[in-house]
Amino acid sequence: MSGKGNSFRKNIQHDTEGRPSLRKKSERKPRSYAPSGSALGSKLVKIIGLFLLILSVYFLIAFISYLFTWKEDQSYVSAANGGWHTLFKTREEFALAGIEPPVIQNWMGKVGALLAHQFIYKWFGIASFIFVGILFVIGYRLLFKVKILSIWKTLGYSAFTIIFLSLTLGFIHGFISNYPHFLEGEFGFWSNRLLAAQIGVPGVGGLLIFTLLAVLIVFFNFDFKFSSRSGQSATSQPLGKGPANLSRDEERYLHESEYRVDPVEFRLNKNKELSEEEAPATNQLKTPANLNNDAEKLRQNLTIPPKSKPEEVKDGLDFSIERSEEKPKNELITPPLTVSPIKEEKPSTADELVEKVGQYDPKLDLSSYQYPTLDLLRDYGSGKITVNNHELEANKDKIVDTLGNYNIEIAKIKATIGPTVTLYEIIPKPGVRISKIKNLEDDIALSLAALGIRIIAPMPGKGTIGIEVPNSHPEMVSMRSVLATEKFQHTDMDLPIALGRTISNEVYIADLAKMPHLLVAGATGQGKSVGINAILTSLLYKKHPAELKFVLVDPKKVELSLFKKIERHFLAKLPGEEDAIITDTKKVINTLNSLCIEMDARYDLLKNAQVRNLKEYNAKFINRRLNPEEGHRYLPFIVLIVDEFADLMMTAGKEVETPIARLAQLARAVGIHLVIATQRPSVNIITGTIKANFPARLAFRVLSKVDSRTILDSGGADQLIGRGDMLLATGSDLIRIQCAFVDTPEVEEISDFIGGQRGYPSALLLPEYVGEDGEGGIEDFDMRDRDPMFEDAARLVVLHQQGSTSLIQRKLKLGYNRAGRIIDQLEAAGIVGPFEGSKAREVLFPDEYSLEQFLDGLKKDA
Ligand SMILES: Nc1ncnc2c1ncn2[C@@H]1O[C@H](COP(=O)(O)OP(=O)(O)OP(=O)(O)O)[C@@H](O)[C@H]1O
Repeated sequence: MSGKGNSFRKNIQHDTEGRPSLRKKSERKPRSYAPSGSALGSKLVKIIGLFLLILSVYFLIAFISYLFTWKEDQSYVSAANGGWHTLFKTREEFALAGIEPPVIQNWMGKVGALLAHQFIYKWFGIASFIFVGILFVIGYRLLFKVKILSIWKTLGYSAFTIIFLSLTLGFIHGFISNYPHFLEGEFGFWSNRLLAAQIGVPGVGGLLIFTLLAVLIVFFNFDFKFSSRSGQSATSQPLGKGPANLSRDEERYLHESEYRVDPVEFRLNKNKELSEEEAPATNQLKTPANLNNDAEKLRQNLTIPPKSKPEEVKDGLDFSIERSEEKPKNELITPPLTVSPIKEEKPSTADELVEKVGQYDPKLDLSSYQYPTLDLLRDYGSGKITVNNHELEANKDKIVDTLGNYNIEIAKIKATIGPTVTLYEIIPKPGVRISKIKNLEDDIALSLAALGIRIIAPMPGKGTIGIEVPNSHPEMVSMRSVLATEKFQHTDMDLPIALGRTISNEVYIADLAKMPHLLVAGATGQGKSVGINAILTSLLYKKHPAELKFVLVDPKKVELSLFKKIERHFLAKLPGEEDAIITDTKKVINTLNSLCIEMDARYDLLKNAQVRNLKEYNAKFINRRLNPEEGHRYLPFIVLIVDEFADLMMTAGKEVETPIARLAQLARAVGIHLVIATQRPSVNIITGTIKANFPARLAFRVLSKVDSRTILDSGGADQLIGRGDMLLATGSDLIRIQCAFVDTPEVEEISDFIGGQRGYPSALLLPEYVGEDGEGGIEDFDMRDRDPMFEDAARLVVLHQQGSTSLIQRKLKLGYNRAGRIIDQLEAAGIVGPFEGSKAREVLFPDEYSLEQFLDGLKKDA
């Protein structure tokens, strides 16, 4: 079966809210220019097309020749000799008039010379060359039935350009010469004279400039703003402060909907001849330039009868548009209003405190912190989708043909174009078994000669079968284009991660806090590290250092090293560690266990505060309803990122698996989230325990179906095309996303930008953890390295008989981290007992006398 009988239908399937939109068939104006249905008509169209093509070539040569031969042909074509009438004059007549037989130099003879003279000299000057283009475009379209440009657009643009060019050249040339010239033609010359007499020469100049700018505004929405890079303010403003600070590009991204590509629907109708006028127009991609036009057209074409019920819609599209009908005012019955007196409650102590000193501001320590700006990121790709009509139609035909070869008939086919793949959704004719289509995956891939064909049969919740075909020119999705969207800027998610763009070119933003943990897997070189960088970048663009801390584990040692510069802002580490980025397996185990301790401590805090999660806890703390003297503190989110989990599992196995599983099971409510990446998605790495606790999984391309099953519990990841093409499984859903691309230099610039600002004195210190062999714990502590305030703190806790960090913090006016370090040293020295969750530690010295003796002993040792 050939695709000859199939025609496209202009039909934007969904409006911006995803509702199907209506265009009645009857409303479509017949656009066909051939006598429909007649073979003769079709032949005639072809002949006309051929003629126009040849004519365009004739014009071209005649016009070019005119530029060289106009002087020689002047006497022949001039009005004095009769102009066009010279065509019909005989030699005798010329002789009688005393004129020598005309000598024609134009390469296209008498007619060529006369035509060129008419168009170029008499009319529009060299702008007349545009006529050649018009003839060519129309001729080509009629002959080959291939649309180069829309005819009406071509005519419109050309008419304007011809007149404008002729006038402008005439205007300029008017300063040099007082006679018409072939540059502008007589039209350009005399029009200028006429206009100059009315509004003066400066007036004509102004009019021309105005016309040019007006046209730029109408067609290109030109907005006369200078690039944001030249302006200081735009670059130094933090993200998230509203669109006013954004450059033109960024504003463009803000209107994310402009980039969404609506599906293209193909209509399968074997009996109908392919309507050429209709076909290409329907297939137009929704690039930013034509989207507005289309939306406008749609609005004009969408006429909905005021009270139409769904069954009244004649073309059978089964949807209804809900309208909220306002009731006439006089039907409203206004019940009498009784206002109960407002009870005045006495403000609680917390309210009084808030009234007096305001809410607690966790960002106060770094109040001058500037969020990274968008200009640190680069723009890759054009931001436009470049699947052309031929590719779309050819793929459609191949799919239809292949299925046709197996006697599978299709009722409808629709294409949705994404940055890297196009989704063809087909509805088979009744009676076709879905498994039959699924089995043809390889055959369709073969016929399309493309890697990475994925068949989704059936599409969940859609009642169609999806065939994803990679685009021949995939579009790179830059991180900048994703972060600049309104969707990201105004998101109210707790931990928004901008992953990239979906198949319908929509920006996909997930909330890590809700996921609540993410498993990332994919073969080497398929974009995993870029993905992790994208996650980190999104969070860095949205969060203040007070709100978020990262624990970075990088056994490969090089992948996350760029983030070292933000240690004092965003990283957390074990006390006493030099590097915040953990590369050693032993230290990873300590860190994971330390995170477990932090988790337990946070749960205790939550329990004492009688709240259920971190958000409620922090809200209570901000409103000063929790007393810092009781150990309460503002709790930042902690995101643990492990770049190569396989390596850890190989070297430490259960020692790593157990704390990870514990964290994954419990840490969600206390704001600890895990992102774990691996390039070896085998079952001994992604074990059952791990899998069970990571409902959100991100798969880049893997090499086998088995690997795909290990990650996603289904195939699909083996059919991706790499370079950031990924599948995100969130429980039941499987979404194909093109990962946003952020390059290493960009990450470096972001780290420099943040690292260059004032930070905290050190990274956030996680609780101490004593390993089984004591390594890395407080027993390692050397008494000679004790804090200068150690003795004062010891006296304080013994005096109060209360081993609490907040006591030391308050009385000695120290920061939380330092007080925490001192209490650990006191524990190591045997002055206080071990950590007991939210309770204060036990003090092991009953009075100051025994303590002084002990301290003297310490001094002597040192
Ligand atoms: N989202 C993307 N868009 C375009 N190209 C990408 C994208 N992600 C990755 N690539 C390309 O793929 C290359 C490899 O990516 P990346 O380094 O992230 O792979 P990887 O899976 O981390 O590999 P490895 O496991 O060996 O570190 C990049 O250098 C880049 O050229």
